[in-house]
Amino acid sequence: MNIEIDKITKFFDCGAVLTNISIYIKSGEIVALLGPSGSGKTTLLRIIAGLESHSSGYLRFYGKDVSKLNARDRSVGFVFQNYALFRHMTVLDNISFGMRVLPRHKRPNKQVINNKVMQLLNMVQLKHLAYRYPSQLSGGQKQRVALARSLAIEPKILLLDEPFGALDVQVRKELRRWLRNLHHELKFTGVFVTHDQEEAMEVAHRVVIMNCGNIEQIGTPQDIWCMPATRFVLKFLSEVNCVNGMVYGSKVFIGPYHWSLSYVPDVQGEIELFFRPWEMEIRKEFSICTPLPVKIVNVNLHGYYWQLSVEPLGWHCDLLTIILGVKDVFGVPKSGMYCYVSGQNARLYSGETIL
Ligand SMILES: Nc1ncnc2c1ncn2[C@@H]1O[C@H](COP(=O)(O)OP(=O)(O)OP(=O)(O)O)[C@@H](O)[C@H]1O
Repeated sequence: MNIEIDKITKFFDCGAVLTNISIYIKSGEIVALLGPSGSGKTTLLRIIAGLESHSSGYLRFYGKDVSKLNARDRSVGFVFQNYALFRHMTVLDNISFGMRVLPRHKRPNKQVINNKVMQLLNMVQLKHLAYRYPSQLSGGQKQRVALARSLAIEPKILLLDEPFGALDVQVRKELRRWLRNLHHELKFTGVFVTHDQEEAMEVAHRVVIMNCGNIEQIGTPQDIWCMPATRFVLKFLSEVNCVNGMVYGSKVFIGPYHWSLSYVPDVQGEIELFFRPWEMEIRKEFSICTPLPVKIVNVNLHGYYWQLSVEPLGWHCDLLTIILGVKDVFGVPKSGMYCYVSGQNARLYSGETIL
């Protein structure tokens, strides 16, 4: 089932929380809504589910306008962060609940319900816990029951709101892989909300980056990571060092230091340069590739990589963070060492425009 979100805007009393949102989600695709708190992810998910109405725009499933359909009639499964299981029901009863409360003419008979529940219990690997109550399960087990319950009604669309948010890192990682495998088997269309970019990148075919009720970028995980469309996306995805500079012709100047680009940017004059910490090079000697003098002020070993804080010498910026593999660096870096860092891999921005 494909989903067409077409110029959707949503106003609450406080004003617009979604502005002109358009996303086309292909049948069988998993899309992650990723963004900071308050960016409108959950509101958009609730609109797709039919739990919230939109103020303007269109929402179509398979080309059919579903704006007026209530949540029950949209063939949508919903999984929340807090499991929302019925505490007084066993795992088995929780999973079968959706089928048992269908209107009589749609309700499968008992045998069909039992078979379906067994199949789902197998799928979520919880057959041995069928007669337990939610309070007797771990967080990861509860979330798998919640997923099985939402899949029991065979939704064409599965919506997940921070489904693994309350779980510890290891369990989250396992469930992500498990969800991808489950999707491989069932091929539902999935939309999930997350704060966690690693989760979005690992689970989703495409990621929608949201900010203040707007879309900053839609793309595959690789697009988003390698070609962040805006400064916001770049900063949201990872720590990044920022340096002010100037561009004249094909030359970039930072204080008294400069290097040449292989092209002449359209915009000239003041620019900002962004460096991801692991994209910076550091050497003991000056070279055209590493022209910026720095002093190492802090060194931390994190297992297989070094994290260095360096202070600019004779040019201006805040402390820079540099991450280097233990094998990439000259001997053991020490506080107080003088070095030179690279300017070659920077992303250049003028305002919001990438040069
Ligand atoms: N029922 C409501 N009434 C008024 N304002 C609301 C309502 N629900 C959400 N909002 C506001 O809409 C904005 C978007 O909220 P939403 O929950 O969609 O963001 P989010 O990106 O999912 O945030 P989080 O990651 O913290 O869950 C917020 O400013 C929020 O305060």
